[in-house]
Amino acid sequence: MVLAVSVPSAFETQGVKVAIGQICSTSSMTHNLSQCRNIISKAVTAGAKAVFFPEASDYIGSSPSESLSLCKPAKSSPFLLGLQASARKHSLPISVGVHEPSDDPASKRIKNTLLWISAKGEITQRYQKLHLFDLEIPGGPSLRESNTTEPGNEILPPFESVIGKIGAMICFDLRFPEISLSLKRQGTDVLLYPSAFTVPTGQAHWLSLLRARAIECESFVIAAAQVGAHNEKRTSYGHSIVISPWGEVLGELDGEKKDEPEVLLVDIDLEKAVEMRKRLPLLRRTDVYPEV
Ligand SMILES: O=C(O)CNC(=O)[C@H](CS)NC(=O)CCC(=O)C(=O)O
Repeated sequence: MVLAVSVPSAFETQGVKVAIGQICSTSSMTHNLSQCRNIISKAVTAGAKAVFFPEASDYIGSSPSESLSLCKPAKSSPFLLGLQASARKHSLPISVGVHEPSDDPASKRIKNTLLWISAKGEITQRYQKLHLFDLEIPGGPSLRESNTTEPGNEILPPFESVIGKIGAMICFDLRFPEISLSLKRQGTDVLLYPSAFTVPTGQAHWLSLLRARAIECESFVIAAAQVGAHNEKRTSYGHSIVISPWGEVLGELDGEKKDEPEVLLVDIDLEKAVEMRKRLPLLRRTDVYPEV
């Protein structure tokens, strides 16, 4: 698809290089870890200072029961332990979406989380997906995330990184601007939307929603996405993308699953966001409507 952006480019390619990994997770954690390692080595070779992986990078099960049975606590997840070792080895922070068990041992549901692994290999931030995705398309995908997943109950305050303050969200959260606006009010520079979008909703809404969030929050958007057929029943839209605070697409991948997992390299120049917020101040009328 050709994207027409009829604005002068306010954003030069300077700043900190980051890598966005596009993978196709299956129910094999070993296979998924090796896809991530492949991307990490490409990122390291290119000189990237952080790597971003999609939602549910650890696995995508072929049924709700498989999804529940594959779930492991971070401490004993071979997938996460492997990624932490890579982060440590390369001194490279990693953002990754995974599944984690509920805090309630009696619960039949799991958590959908985004973890920030520091350059020392430690999990230093954790966001639990607030909005759960239930979808019914006649003749198309039918998904009930709320059956297997328990929703989080809080917005994670933005945290410092090599590319500025990061605001974490996951996939379907993209449809709720309240959460990104709250993160913006708290000083976020970069909005993360690690995702596994369906093909029909991706075709209809992905790019428009992501550009809207970048523009209205005057923030960078980094959306690492799952791509291709995970199993017989489930296919993801792909189109991993990075968008500037001006709404420009700084880089994007397509929706085709390749033989090798793909990496998108983009320079994030935080100064440009700071400059834009000065030139185009978005002062809210919280005397008229509530602050979020
Ligand atoms: O199932 C897992 O293991 C991981 N979770 C997901 O893939 C989730 C729930 S099914 N997918 C989405 O939220 C897609 C949202 C979407 O496509 C939209 O908002 O249009």
